[in-house]
Amino acid sequence: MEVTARAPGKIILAGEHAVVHGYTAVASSIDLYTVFSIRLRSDDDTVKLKLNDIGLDFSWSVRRIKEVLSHLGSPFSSTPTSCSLETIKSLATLVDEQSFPETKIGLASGVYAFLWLYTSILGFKPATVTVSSELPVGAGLGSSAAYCVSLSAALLALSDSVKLDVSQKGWSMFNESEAELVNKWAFEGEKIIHGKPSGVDNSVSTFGNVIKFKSGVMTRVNSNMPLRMLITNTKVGRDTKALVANVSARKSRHPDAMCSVLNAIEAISDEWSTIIQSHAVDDLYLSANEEKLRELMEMNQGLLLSIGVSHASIENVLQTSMKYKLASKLTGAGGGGCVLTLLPTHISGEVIDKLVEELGSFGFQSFTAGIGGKGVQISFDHSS
Ligand SMILES: Nc1ncnc2c1ncn2[C@@H]1O[C@H](COP(=O)(O)OP(=O)(O)OP(=O)(O)O)[C@@H](O)[C@H]1O
Ligand SMILES: C[C@@](O)(CCO)CC(=O)[O-]
Ligand SMILES: [Mg+2]
Repeated sequence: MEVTARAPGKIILAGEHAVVHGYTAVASSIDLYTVFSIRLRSDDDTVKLKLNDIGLDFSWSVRRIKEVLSHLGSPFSSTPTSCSLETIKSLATLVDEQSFPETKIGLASGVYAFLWLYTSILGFKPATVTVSSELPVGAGLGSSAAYCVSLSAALLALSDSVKLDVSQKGWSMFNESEAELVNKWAFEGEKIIHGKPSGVDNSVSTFGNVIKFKSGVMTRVNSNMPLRMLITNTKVGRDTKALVANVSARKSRHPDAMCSVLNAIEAISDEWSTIIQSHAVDDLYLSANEEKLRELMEMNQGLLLSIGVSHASIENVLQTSMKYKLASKLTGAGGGGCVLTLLPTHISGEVIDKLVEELGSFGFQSFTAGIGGKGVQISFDHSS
């Protein structure tokens, strides 16, 4: 039997970075998924990992994994547990032995997260594991969270911690307490990749839809507004862990100024959630709300620039969309990656096409995605 789990990426509508420091963010899932498939093996004693998006394959014998992790006693745990620094060093040994290419070393933390979640949830069972994603990796659309959520979901589905009806056909959902467990394990994986994640990305990937998130607490937001965003990938590589660490360093250098900026960002997130929950009584009301969101995005972007997470490529997208009287802001950690441009309901397809073409002339790639769909899902295939 093969178990497959898929988890969506996300956009942060308001409040990235501020949320790491206990201020509110508003985020939504998007209909682009990361998919993990796991097939337990009985023919040999290896754990094989195929990372299709980054073109890397790994194979460890269960004996070797046991040997390297032996100082932990048994890593199995029915409750989500953090990976210690000492264990990360041991996991790095397992990865180094497979001669990880120097040019892709930034991606190694995802493999550590894999090994930690795998051995913690499933123990030392041989299997073939494959991951592929519709999300750009490391571009602000929550690829790390979708990776950790879909992996945790597939592993838990094979473990004794969760009792699912394996005879179900097609995609099915976890119940609330199972989804909570998936989310907690995924957060442990995110910690290995991000250093200090707020938990917003794994929560929105697990539960889907639109959420508000503050100090580790998620609130569901009932969005009543048709939201359309153009997502532009600047293709400038960046690393969430480094950007989050830079913001924290700036906060410790300028605590009062940073506190004011983060408070302002929180006010923007709160207003975002109020606006999208309100029911538009007519077109006039809808355009007035869209205009408010446009201004909130402009302000949020200005504040993100002030905390040091914008980038020349992001500013380029802002200037270009401004020519079409459209507002944009970075989404996720910034420093490159993806930028959101709000597409109001009245805008014509022709204008969008022209904007996309102009953005394309800089080497950027723009696309739209469905906003606010389901969270993590699981499916079982008995044919293999
Ligand atoms: N499909 C994938 N295959 C392998 N590794 C992945 C995949 N998706 C994510 N990762 C891991 O996640 C890391 C990227 O995470 P990072 O948090 O920097 O970016 P992001 O999650 O895309 O953006 P943000 O956190 O701003 O939303 C990669 O370096 C890799 O370790
Ligand atoms: C930059 C950040 O706020 C969002 C990344 O999508 C980090 C986090 O919340 O963990
Ligand atoms: Mg991430």
